[in-house]
Amino acid sequence: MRVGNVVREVRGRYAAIWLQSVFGALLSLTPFLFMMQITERVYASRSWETLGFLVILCAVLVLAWGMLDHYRSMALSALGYRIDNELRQGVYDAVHVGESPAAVGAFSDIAVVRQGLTGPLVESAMDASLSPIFITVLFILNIYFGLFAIAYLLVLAALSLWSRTIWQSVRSSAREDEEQAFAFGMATAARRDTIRAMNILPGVRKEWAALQDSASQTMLAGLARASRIDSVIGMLQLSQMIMLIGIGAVLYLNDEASINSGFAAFIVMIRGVGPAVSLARNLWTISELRAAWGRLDVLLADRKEPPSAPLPEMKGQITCENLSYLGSDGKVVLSGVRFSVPAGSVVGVVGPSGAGKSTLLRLLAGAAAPTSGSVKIDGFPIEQWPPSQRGPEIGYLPQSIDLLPGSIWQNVTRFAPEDADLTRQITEALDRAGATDIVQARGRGLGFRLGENGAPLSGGQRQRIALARAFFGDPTLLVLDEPNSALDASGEATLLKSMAGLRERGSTIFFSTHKLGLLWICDYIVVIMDGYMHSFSTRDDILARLGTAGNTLLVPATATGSSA
Ligand SMILES: Nc1ncnc2c1ncn2[C@@H]1O[C@H](COP(=O)(O)OP(=O)(O)OP(=O)(O)O)[C@@H](O)[C@H]1O
Repeated sequence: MRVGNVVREVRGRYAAIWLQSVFGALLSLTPFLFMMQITERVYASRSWETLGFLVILCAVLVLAWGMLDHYRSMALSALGYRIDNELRQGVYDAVHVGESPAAVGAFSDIAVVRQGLTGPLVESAMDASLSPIFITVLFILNIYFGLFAIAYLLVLAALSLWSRTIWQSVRSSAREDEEQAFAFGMATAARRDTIRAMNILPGVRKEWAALQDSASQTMLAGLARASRIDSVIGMLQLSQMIMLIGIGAVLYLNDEASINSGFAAFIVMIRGVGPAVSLARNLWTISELRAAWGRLDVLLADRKEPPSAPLPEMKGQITCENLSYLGSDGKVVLSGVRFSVPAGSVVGVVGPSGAGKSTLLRLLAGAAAPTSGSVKIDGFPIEQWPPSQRGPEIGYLPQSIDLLPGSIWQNVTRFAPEDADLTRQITEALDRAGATDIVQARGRGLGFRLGENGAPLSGGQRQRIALARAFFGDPTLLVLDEPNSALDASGEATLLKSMAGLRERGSTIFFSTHKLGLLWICDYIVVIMDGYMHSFSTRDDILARLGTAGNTLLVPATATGSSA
């Protein structure tokens, strides 16, 4: 749902909150009325009863104002969280479905939109809706009070905008350095073991400090300019009373106004015109709100609704049609990949480091979309499969493992609902991945929580749990990126046995490897070289060709301990 739609849905609430603001603004004049009544009635009549009555009346009015103010704040906060909730899920999905890593910034954009639509800007705008009436009252008191109010408002608005413009430009120049410094600090903190072991700390600290210093210098320079203007604004606010009472005194001395006119004008100004002043001071947030709103709309509009019409049961016949993928730098990562394999095939993907194997596997798993060409499953382009049908039928092991923060149960079951009875599937998946002992060791159990990318498990253990996640639910298509890279000989033997079992059940399996040992199970082999499909043929044909050409691509089976 776009931001505009959310705002349209809640506009009725704004009307109710505005009404509260109007009553609040009227009630906020209580001190003014009290002062006028004391001067006119109590001083003249010297009546204790009138004084008592006025005090009680004003106390009730002030109490009513306090209650209205409280309810309005609560209503605005509730509205803010409603807007937040309406946007959050769509944004979360859009961030995960989209390709741009910068989209993560959308989470802070939601906070900016919430604050912009329900924060001080809106509060002061609502409070200021009666300001024209108060300015008229000032004109009625005396034309000079009215003119002063308008001049004061204009000067303050101009100064505030000026100061904020400086701040904005300084912040945006410092932001890149700040973000880089922050990301660098987070990345080094997460790798502190390596830093400690090799004493890389002095070097990384220097790098981080240079980024941080550059951000601080830019901020300091801007701070000096902006704070001069802020000080002038502060002086003007401080002098407001002096100026109004001074004008009142001049008018009194010229017999043009009563003795209290300056005080009265000051109170009207504070309670009635004050919100307009604070609106003027908050106007700068509009540009932030508009920018965040625009970014969210682009993100949400880019998000295509996933297909929902179910396709026939997946068999696993895979076709790559002229598949190409350009990297974020616009350069070719993979180009012209075309082949077709029947359901139930096991396909090895080999090639030198950086050739494009992982990229091909990402496209086959639907983890990334090709720049051109298509991956078809059973003749249907992969993106035509509804996610709810495709997801359970695909088991993907990325090279980076990518275990998620959560329990082993959640990781293996792919965050299935907690009450689901999945004992049999989990047990099977863990057995196939040779991961049962990992769960049983050290009293861990399935509820054991994993930290960032599977910490504190060892590399081989993480790979096995991630394999169990890939095997979970007997997927029709398995895409395994170097599934044996961190496995010992027994792990590799278990993996081979599991792949053989899954093939017997009809699963299609793609895997990449640098080791010969795993390739004996293949029906076909794809060779990727420098981003292009060098060859695609049956296992025996490719292995014979590699043998003739002198194998430099694969680590011989004896080196891994696997039997050929
Ligand atoms: N999104 C991207 N943007 C820019 N470059 C990319 C992108 N994805 C991959 N590359 C580059 O494309 C090349 C192929 O990467 P890929 O991970 O597919 O290689 P690989 O064959 O799996 O290598 P390895 O055997 O070392 O894992 C690398 O040089 C990589 O840096």
